[in-house]
Amino acid sequence: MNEWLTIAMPKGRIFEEAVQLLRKAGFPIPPEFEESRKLIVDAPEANMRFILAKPMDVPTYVEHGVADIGVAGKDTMIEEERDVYEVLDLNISACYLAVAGLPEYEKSDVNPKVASKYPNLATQYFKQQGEQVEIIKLNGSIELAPLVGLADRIVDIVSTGQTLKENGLIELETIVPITSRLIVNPVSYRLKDTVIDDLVERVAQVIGVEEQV
Ligand SMILES: Nc1ncnc2c1ncn2[C@@H]1O[C@H](COP(=O)(O)OP(=O)(O)OP(=O)(O)O)[C@@H](O)[C@H]1O
Ligand SMILES: O=P(O)(O)OC[C@H]1O[C@H](OP(=O)(O)OP(=O)(O)O)[C@H](O)[C@@H]1O
Repeated sequence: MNEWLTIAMPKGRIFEEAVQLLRKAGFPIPPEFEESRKLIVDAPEANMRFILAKPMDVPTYVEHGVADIGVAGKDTMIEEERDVYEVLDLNISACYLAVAGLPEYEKSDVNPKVASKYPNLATQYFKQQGEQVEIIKLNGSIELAPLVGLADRIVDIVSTGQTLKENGLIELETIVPITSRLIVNPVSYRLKDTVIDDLVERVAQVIGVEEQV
């Protein structure tokens, strides 16, 4: 089995945790691998090429087939709705999405504004809640928006809760728990089914074993 797989993932915590999982699954990925600043890194002995993208772009690379598989946060999958198979919950890079605001926040009927890096997800969520809001798309530092009066509330990732705390914000509603998923391009799955099935099985076994410990 010597077919190469191209794997897209973000370069931060997901890369670190996913590479650990792959190593545990027996794929020989060199020890110094995580230190590189390159955007394309090869692990020839594992027949793997990694392409390192922005988190929100990972499902796009996989949908277009320039990566056979990817590791993407469920947050990006909900936001992007890309045409890819989600084959495994890797249970890494756990966090959750929440609505947050200032402690003195009170729901008002007049055109409430919500800032988020996840405009589609936020729109879906408030629609389900039967609340009409104006979504303001930002690209980062979302917690700033209510502090300066750009928005009344935010929809953002919470992990330790430190960012909310340090900026004097409180969580108002929990939306959904988030973990990273292994995603697959449908055409790659047909053409490289043996090698992809092998990878999925080996990683699933590692996760299974870890869960029992
Ligand atoms: N505290 C957190 N902040 C952001 N993302 C988190 C956090 N905890 C877990 N995640 C998950 O990790 C994903 C981001 O992946 P990662 O941190 O590897 O990307 P990155 O390339 O470092 O991101 P950035 O563009 O923010 O530098 C998110 O989509 C989410 O699913
Ligand atoms: O609950 P915590 O552990 O504090 O983590 C949550 C924070 O981390 C993320 O931001 P990130 O560091 O990715 O920067 P960004 O604001 O530029 O997106 C997220 O958007 C929150 O701001």
